[in-house]
Amino acid sequence: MCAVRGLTKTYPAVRARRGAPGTPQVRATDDVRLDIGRGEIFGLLGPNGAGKSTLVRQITGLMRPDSGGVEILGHDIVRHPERASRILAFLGQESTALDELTVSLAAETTGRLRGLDARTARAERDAVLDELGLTALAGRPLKKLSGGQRRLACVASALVGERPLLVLDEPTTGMDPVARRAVWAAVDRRRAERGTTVLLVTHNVIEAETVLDRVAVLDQGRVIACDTPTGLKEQVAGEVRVDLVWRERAPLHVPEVAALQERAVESGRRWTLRLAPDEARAVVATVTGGSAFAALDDFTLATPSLEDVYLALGGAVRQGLVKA
Ligand SMILES: Nc1ncnc2c1ncn2[C@@H]1O[C@H](COP(=O)(O)OP(=O)(O)OP(=O)(O)O)[C@@H](O)[C@H]1O
Repeated sequence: MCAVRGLTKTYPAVRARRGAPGTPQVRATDDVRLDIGRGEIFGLLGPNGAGKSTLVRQITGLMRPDSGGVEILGHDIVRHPERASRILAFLGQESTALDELTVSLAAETTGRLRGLDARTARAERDAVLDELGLTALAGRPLKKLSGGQRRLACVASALVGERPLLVLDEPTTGMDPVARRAVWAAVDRRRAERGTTVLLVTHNVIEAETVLDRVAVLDQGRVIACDTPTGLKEQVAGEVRVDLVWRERAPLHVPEVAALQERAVESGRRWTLRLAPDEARAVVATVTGGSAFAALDDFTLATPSLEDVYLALGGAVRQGLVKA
């Protein structure tokens, strides 16, 4: 369905001018290879600046790569970027082009631009607004909506006028749980009923874990892992995640606690540790007995989530354990 071959893009350095600092050159995507199958919900996951948006802009024909190729349904998108709009619907991070329109007109206009006749565009508009719970807001201009509502209206527009590939860059940013569910249900329905393929950029690993068939983890422009969420989790299988929440601060006077500090990821009063099961048992015994217990507010033990994999891979890259 979509084959990405060796996509590479370097943003050139900008020389410092009077008053404005220069920027070094950045290799935003570095020899990226992906194969996305028809009907797959495929995720791109990675930290800020990993190169996700640059990659989707190249895949959607909006940016020319320095080298490499993109083939979607047999079309060479690097050579013929104008063909992309007929094969795919792209929801970018910005909505400025639609901001002046009402929710209803934004959806209808997108349908018309995608070649629907007026009647079909109106029918699809009504169906999508209803599906996403936007009917009550249909007459409001996008610029007068809340951030989450505006994002939902942009998703609605992206869904009008069927395309075999949907490319969604952080579609649920700012949305409440009801809106998020409506989006995922709509995406899933298109895949189930029409075999739509979805390429999804996200930061939200928990969400990713529930909706994605496969995920590529990007770091510094490179794909450092690509597998099903379950497959990725097997990379940290055999480990247990231990979360310790201290009442005020960690009781570092307890030697066993002090010894744990360097392995813990600290976030406020919370320590998160990934440990072998017998180590985890020993930690629980330490913190639930003796003087450490008085300092403990809460603790949880859990099997690894995709978030743990993500953190483990990110950490490995920084320590040079995975070739970045
Ligand atoms: N127009 C540009 N000129 C120069 N450098 C850029 C430009 N756009 C992005 N970059 C740099 O390229 C790298 C990749 O950026 P990109 O926006 O693709 O990352 P991202 O993974 O989408 O990040 P985020 O999750 O924050 O949206 C970053 O280091 C960024 O600073």
